[in-house]
Amino acid sequence: MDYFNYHDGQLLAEDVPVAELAEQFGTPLYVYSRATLERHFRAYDEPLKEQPHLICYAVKANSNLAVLSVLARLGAGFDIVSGGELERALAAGGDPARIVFSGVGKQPHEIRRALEVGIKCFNVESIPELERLDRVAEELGVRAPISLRVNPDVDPQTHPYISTGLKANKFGIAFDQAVEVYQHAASLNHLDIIGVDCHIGSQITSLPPFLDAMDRLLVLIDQLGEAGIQIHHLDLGGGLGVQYHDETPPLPADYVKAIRDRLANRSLELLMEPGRSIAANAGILVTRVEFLKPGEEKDFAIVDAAMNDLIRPALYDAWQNIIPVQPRDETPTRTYDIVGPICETGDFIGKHRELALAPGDLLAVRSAGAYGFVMSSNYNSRNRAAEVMVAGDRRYLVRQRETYEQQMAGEFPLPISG
Ligand SMILES: Cc1ncc(COP(=O)(O)O)c(C=O)c1O
Ligand SMILES: N[C@@H](CCCC[NH3+])C(=O)O
Repeated sequence: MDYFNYHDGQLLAEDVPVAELAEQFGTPLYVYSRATLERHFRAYDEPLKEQPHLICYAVKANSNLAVLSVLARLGAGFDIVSGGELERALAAGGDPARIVFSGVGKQPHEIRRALEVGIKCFNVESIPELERLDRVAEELGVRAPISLRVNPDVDPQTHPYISTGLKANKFGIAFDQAVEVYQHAASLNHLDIIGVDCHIGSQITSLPPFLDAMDRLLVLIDQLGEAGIQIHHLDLGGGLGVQYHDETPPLPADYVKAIRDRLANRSLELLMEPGRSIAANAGILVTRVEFLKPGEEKDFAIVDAAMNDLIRPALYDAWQNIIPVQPRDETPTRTYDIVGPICETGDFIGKHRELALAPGDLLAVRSAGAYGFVMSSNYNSRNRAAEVMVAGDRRYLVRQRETYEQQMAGEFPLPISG
């Protein structure tokens, strides 16, 4: 459930008319709902009251500082994958002791900074990474808390580009080698083994892959115990899907309940790293129709948002709902491809959409709060969109629209004469 609903013939973000936001801040514009973010975080957090746990929101899904600060205030931890995400989590008031660091290519400077601020855990993905971590910790005279990201080899039945837990993927350590790699980690002098971690993919719409992965990791935790390696936390990663179209993903509460039941007789802290299921439906992308262009085979609505603002349709052929901000009663509907101004045939936001449109109309692309702005670029030298957060009847500009000067800052023209 989210807080973008129609009232008196127009779309509201919580209590604020989206058309007013577009007027005030211009388009394309990302709009986030604070109440939706809070609701989604609590959907994970509250059913776990009796279970030691930490919900580490995956910063990659939406790293806007205001979004992070809303979650930090609720007690969220953060799952980061770069030094940049670490600085953002800290700047937003995140507690370093609640940060876990994932990713296959952590650089020495990123590891150093994470050790200096004292993060909770490094989710390690390879033997060379273990050794790099041990070296950097030694240089700093500290010990690095680690878990190994184990690849449970379950098929999450999602888009191949966002499936991560299969043998064929670049992520994690093979299940069959996990005990051996843990033993190697235990032999290094500057590491503290504290957890086991996995993340099997994203936009997963059924529970069995998650629970199969969890069962495999529980077996591993027992094997490690027998080998004298005590594990204090189990990190199940993120990956729960959302409804973009006609998917029926499980609710976080049902997922969490199934996990809780499996942990009943164990003294393990549970960590989770949800991103999409917290942020996706807490955001929309608002765009204006520039022109309607009848084609020979189909009609196009050319809008002011493009693949540089929202790349998911072009990259994954992803379907996101596109709805009018002020629906028209009298105009007949037609079938449109909703396309941007970028010089690529792949620059579409949606295809074959039945809509009643006129030039100047506003459209809202739903479920754009995750993997939206964060994946935007300056392609075609377009400025990145502004971002606004709504809370009840209040609105906050949380990131200004980029300017051309900002785009060019840090570049220098090359003197080529002579
Ligand atoms: C290690 C890790 N944790 C968490 C996430 C968040 O996933 P999602 O947004 O699907 O919940 C990802 C992205 O897939 C990830 O790679
Ligand atoms: N960016 C992807 C998901 C990748 C998840 C990150 N590991 C998406 O938009 O669906």
